[in-house]
Amino acid sequence: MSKLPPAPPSLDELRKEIDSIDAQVHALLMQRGDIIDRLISVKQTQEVGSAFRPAREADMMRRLVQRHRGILPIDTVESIWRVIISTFTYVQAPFSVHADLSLGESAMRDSARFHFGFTVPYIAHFSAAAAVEAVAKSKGDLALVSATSSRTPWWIPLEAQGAPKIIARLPFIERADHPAALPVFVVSRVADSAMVTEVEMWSVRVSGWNAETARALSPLAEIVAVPDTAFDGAALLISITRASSLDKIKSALIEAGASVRSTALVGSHATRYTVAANDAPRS
Ligand SMILES: O=C(O)C(=O)C[C@]1(C(=O)O)C=C[C@@H](O)C=C1
Repeated sequence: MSKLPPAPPSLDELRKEIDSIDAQVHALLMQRGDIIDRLISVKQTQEVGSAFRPAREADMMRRLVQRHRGILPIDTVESIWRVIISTFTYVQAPFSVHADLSLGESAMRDSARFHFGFTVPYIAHFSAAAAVEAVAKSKGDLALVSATSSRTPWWIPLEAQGAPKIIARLPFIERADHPAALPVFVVSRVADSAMVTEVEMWSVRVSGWNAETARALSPLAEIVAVPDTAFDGAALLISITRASSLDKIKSALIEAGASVRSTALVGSHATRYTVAANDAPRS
């Protein structure tokens, strides 16, 4: 005698399952909050002012993407975790995000809200220098500044000892259809032990900067250049990955006819991590 196939679950039953999962997710988030409460005393955030740990966050975001499966879009998973982590950072030590809007408002605002949520206060500035200056005066605030172009060499104040530094590049997970794709540097003052040093950020001042020197350097490193008419030169912000080195960059500059007037380390961030537009990790 053949058995009838089991009846599909009713809408009511499925909703009960969803309610049970929602209650578990909520309970787990509250439990996460209790752990953060205990973590505060272990971490001694007060000394440096900021609870933000870029190395830890870059690693968490990569693992999140690698383990993700199913129909929930990666954008949603990433933005949920950004809000969870940022809000728990804020709960440990309140901070504000200072955004430079000089190159356009909406993409920068999207990046700030996507990566730091709505609980963290958002403060608009009309120059990168003003955003960085606000961070320098604060204890643990962050500045968001374009990572690909600039009208002014806002990174020069970061050369000083004790000044804030570039600590991250956003988005942590890059992909063609990222909803907050604007390339952004995060500037803040964090404990040395919290920094990721995979990509070093160097401030390099040169004389003899022209289209030819720019071309000679472009295959070696990512550069933001601001011409400096007084010296027929430029202030450069150079990203140096493990595959290259400051010495290689300096040699290339000299070979192309420029001279290096000064160099200073102004921060570092995690290696850029790219996945295919539709979810699958690529590395
Ligand atoms: O691991 C830490 O140090 C934390 O403070 C926890 C946490 C998180 O919520 O997971 C929050 C802030 C840090 O930037 C990294 C991670």
